Parts: sequence; structure tokens; C-alpha cells
Amino acid sequence: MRTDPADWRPRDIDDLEPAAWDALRAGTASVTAGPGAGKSEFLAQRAGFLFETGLCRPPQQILAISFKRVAAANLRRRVRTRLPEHVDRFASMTFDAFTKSIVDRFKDLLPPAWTMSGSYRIGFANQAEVRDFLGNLAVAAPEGFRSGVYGIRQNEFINNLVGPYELEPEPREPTTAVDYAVQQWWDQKYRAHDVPTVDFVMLNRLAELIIRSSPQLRRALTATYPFVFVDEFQDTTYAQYSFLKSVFARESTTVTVVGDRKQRIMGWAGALTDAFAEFDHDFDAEPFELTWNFRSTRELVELQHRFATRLDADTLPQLSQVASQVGGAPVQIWSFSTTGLEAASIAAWIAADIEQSGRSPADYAMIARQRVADLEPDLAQALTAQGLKLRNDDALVGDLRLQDLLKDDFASLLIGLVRLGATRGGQPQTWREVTTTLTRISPNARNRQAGSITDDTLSHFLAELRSWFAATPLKDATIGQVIDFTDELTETLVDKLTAFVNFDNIAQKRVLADRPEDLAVTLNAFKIRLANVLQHVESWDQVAAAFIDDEAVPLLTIHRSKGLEYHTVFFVGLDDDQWWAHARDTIESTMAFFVGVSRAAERLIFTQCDQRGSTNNITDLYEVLNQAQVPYVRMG
Ligand SMILES: Nc1ncnc2c1ncn2[C@@H]1O[C@H](COP(=O)(O)OP(=O)(O)OP(=O)(O)O)[C@@H](O)[C@H]1O
Repeated sequence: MRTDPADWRPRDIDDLEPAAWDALRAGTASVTAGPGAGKSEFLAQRAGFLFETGLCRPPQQILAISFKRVAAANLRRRVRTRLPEHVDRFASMTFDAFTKSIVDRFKDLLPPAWTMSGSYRIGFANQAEVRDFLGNLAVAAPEGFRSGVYGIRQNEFINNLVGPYELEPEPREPTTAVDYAVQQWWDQKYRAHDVPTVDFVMLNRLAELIIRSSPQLRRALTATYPFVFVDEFQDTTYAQYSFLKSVFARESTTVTVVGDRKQRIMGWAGALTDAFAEFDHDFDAEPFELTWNFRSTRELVELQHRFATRLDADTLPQLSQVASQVGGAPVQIWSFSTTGLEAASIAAWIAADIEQSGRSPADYAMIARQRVADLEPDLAQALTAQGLKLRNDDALVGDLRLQDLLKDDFASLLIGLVRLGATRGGQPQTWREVTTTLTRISPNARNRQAGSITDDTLSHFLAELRSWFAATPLKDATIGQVIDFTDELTETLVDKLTAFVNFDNIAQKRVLADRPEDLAVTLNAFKIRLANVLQHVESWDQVAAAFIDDEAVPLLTIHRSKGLEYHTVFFVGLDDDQWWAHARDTIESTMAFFVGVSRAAERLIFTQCDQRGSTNNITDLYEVLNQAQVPYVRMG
């Protein structure tokens, strides 16, 4: 049943601000807004609007592009909970996954001069490789290009020059030094090899060429995806923007981009300086600016605004929609002599606050500029002393960061099966999530019967798993010790799980990951974490909780905290040790600071520690905090 656009109402939230309503109903639009304005939420609601009013009707889909896997998964999750009946038509993926899938599926459409004979490898040229390439090229370059090639900055070459360069179906004579250098790059890195090594910038360029060379494919893509969303648009790179423009800047596609210029923290990775201005111009987009803040209280929004105006003097004041629930000074700076004292004070404070408020440890976060591994030992020890746990979301598990593993749909499916097998009933949410994912990957997914078939097969498998768990105790009952053959157990369990979900089949079908290799990487990370968990738990019913570890206080970098929110944030290490590069690129560094500050909903505590060094590099940040009269507390 279709809803009349005039009668459509958002789901799960009371309302949207007036500018968001206008943007929701508009055509191609750019929506800019500060942190907590509900940009991702806006996209989820717009998806609902398009699906439920029939503006996007089957088999049409919405293509939602994010930059990080976690952001893509978050957006998909929001749509799945609100609109389960439409989620199959919401293709939420990363930019890199999308362009790579085009190359993988359609590389036969490459023009003859670019034919890829077999497969390719993914690899990234490091700075030294680029420097050597440019150095050698400058020597060998024709006279007319030599000084131009010398002038190319090595750290901008890949992102800013190879990135936006449109490949010619039939390479032509270079006319500038940049043409020459980029063409040579392709000759040496791609055309000279049977199995070339390419990075995501090159894959993006190949994908763009494939689509440009095949009007039929372009028509098919634009017919499948008449609506395209891009989240965190401020982080769009030159290559990505050029791709978007080449493929979707036409009347038949409605593109909605959302983001915040002041949270552009991917400049180092080649983000455009002002992607919004280019977009508004090239796509003839209608710009909207949102000013409500649904995350943070008034005091925090006012502090954010002080930093926002440092980054963009014209930033409109944001209006907090959140009433404060905490007393006392919501923002403070705590100063310490030693890191041990700092960790102990943070841990004791969190423990006391949990005790008195009933909040969960996951409502708190410890965020730092970088190198959180340096901070982890002291903080973990101090939290343990308080009966709490720390979870380092930046920790590497195989080739994945823990945060990415825990948010991954495939890993969630596997651990969900373990949870259901190890407990007898009483897990309705896990059951629902597992059956939804199984239905997605089932060959009969579109069949009405699929649900019940899945239920039966699942029950059967869980009964088997339950017997195996019962026959394989994790603790030796006679000596009361945890059994130490975790690798073997991990292999056996993972074999059972992957056989049940038919791993090879789902990898090839690209349902849970856009690339079969991604699924293999996730599976490997899953095994590593599972093996680790099995060493520390005593019974199977503890495994899933220990794996997910969501009753822990997260420690993470600012980059990893992007898009997330916590009741109370400890901004650890407001000192030169963490902020050593602040003076190098003060604007980008202030943007990172702004991202960190704006994760807090109600309380924000900065910490500084003499043992880590001085604060000379970041006097400008302290100046703003002083102007805001943030209390400075010497804790000893
Ligand atoms: N219209 C709304 N009504 C009530 N709550 C909302 C609304 N829009 C968003 N929220 C809530 O406000 C919070 C911030 O939303 P969201 O994460 O979408 O913000 P954002 O603009 O993407 O923030 P950031 O730029 O910091 O990542 C979330 O908890 C979200 O559920």
C-alpha cells in the first residue's frame, strides 16, 4: 500500500525540523548540518519516504554510499529496523566496494586498450614507491615535461592527480606533465602486467571507464538506482567525486548528499576541499542547512559552536533538542601528574556514575587523538580494579579492526548462531536477527515460504549444535580448569557454522559482503577472536557475550568515533603527546578535535597528564576552552 506524500510521517521519531522536511521532499539536494543534527537519520527517513510513497518502486533500488564499512552497516541497520519489507532494495555499501564490484562484474566491457587479461591484486603504493616513480620519471621525461614532473608533489600524486584523471578509451599523446605522469603510472603499474596490482583509486578509475564506455551498462545502473545517497559527503575524494559526477550527474538520477564541512577529517586521504560547493554546481543541487541538534545538551552544543566558528565563521548556531539530565559542570578539564592516577580517576568516576545512574558501561567512551594502544594498559588495569572492562575498538583482529568485526553482518550471524545454540530459548532478538540474515542469504530469499524453511533448518542445526556443546565442555569438571585446546575447538565450531550457512555460496553471491575476499577476511578475524574468547570463558553460554563484549567501556580514536555518540565522553590526552601534529595542519586537526568533542551527549571530560608532556602545541584549543570558562581541575 502506498502512502500519499502529503500524508507520509517519519517512523520511530516524532518529527523532523522544517528544513529537513523540505530536503526530504526535494529532488537532487545537498544537506549540510552540524554533529547530532540527524544526518544519517535523515537518510534513513528519506529512504522510508521514497519506498512508502512509491516514488522508488520495485524493482528500483536506493544506492546508499558511505565511506566506511561501519557507517554503511549503521545506515543499513537503521533502514532494516524501520523498513524490513524494503531493506532488500536499500543497497548500502562503501564507495570502494561499489566501484570494485563494477570492475569485478563488468571488466569484460573495458575498451581493448585497457583489457584485463586475468585477475588483479589489490595493493597500495607507499610514499617511497611514488617518490621513486616520480624521481625516475623526471629524469626520463621528454624535455617539455621534465620541470612539470619535478613539480608534482608526491603526497598528492595518487589522490589528487591519478584520482580525478579520466582514462581515455584509446590513450592519446600527453599534452601536459600531469598527463604524462599519470599515463606513465598506468603504463607501468597496470598495462605492463598480466596480473596488475591496483589500489582503490585505480579501481575507481577503471569502473568509471567501464561505465563511460558502455551506455547500456550506464542505463542499467541508473534504472536500477534512480536514487543515490551519499553520507559524510565532506570526505569525498577526487576519484570518488569524479565517479559520481560521471555516472550519476544526469536528470534521471536524484542524488542526495549529506555531511558537515567541519568534520572533514579525511583531507590526508585526498578529500576534496569543498565537495559541497562542487556538487551544488555540477549537479544543480538545492542546498539545505539543518540547525537542530538531537544529540547534545545546550551546554555541549554551545561549546561545539565555539570550535565550529573557528572552522567556519558563518556556522549557524545549533539548537539543542535535548534537556540535560546531569547536574554540576557538564564540561571539565582534569589535570594529572601521572598516567596511573589519570586512569584510576577515570575508572573510579565511571564506576561511581554507573552505580548511581544505572547506566551501562557502553554509555561511556574514552576517546583519544591517536595511539590508543599506548593508553590501553593503564586504563584497562584501572577499570578492572573497579570491576569493569575496557574494549579497544581500534585493536587489530587479523586484518580487521575490532569495531568493524563487531559491526559486521556475517560475524553477527555466526556469533548469533553460537548464542542460540548455547542457550535454550529466551533470545527472541537474536533469533529474529539470525533468521532475517538467513533469509537474505537463502537461495529462496524471495520465496514466501523462505521464512518457514529457514526456521525449520535453523532449529535442526541448533539442536545439533546444542548436543555438540553439551558433549564438549569448555571446563574440565574434574579439575575445574578451562580446557586448553581452543584452536582445535575453534576450527571445529567454525567448520560447523560455515557449513550450515554455506560459506562458499554466500561469498560468491556477495550478499553479506560486496567481495568474496571481504568475507574471508571477516571469517579469519572471527576465528581469531573466537579462539581468544574460548581461552577465557568457562561455558558455551558465555561465548557470545564475551565475543561482543558490549558491557565494556570502549576506548577508541577520534577517527573511529566518527558518527557515534555516548552519554559521557572522556577525551583522554589533551596534550602534546597525542596532539603532536596539531601545528602541522591546524585546521584538519581542529576538525578532528571538533569530531571528538561532538560525540558527547551530556558530559565531556578532557584529561591532561604531565607525564605525557606539555600542552604547548595546543594552546589555541585551551584558549577556546578557557573562553568558555570550562573548569580546570587539578586532580593530583
Ligand atoms: N528527527 C529526530 N528526532 C529525534 N531524534 C533524532 C532525530 N534525528 C536524529 N535523531 C537522533 O539524534 C542522534 C544523532 O543523529 P545522527 O547520528 O543521525 O546524527 P548525525 O547528523 O549523523 O551526526 P554526526 O555528524 O555527529 O555523525 C541519534 O541518536 C538519532 O537517533
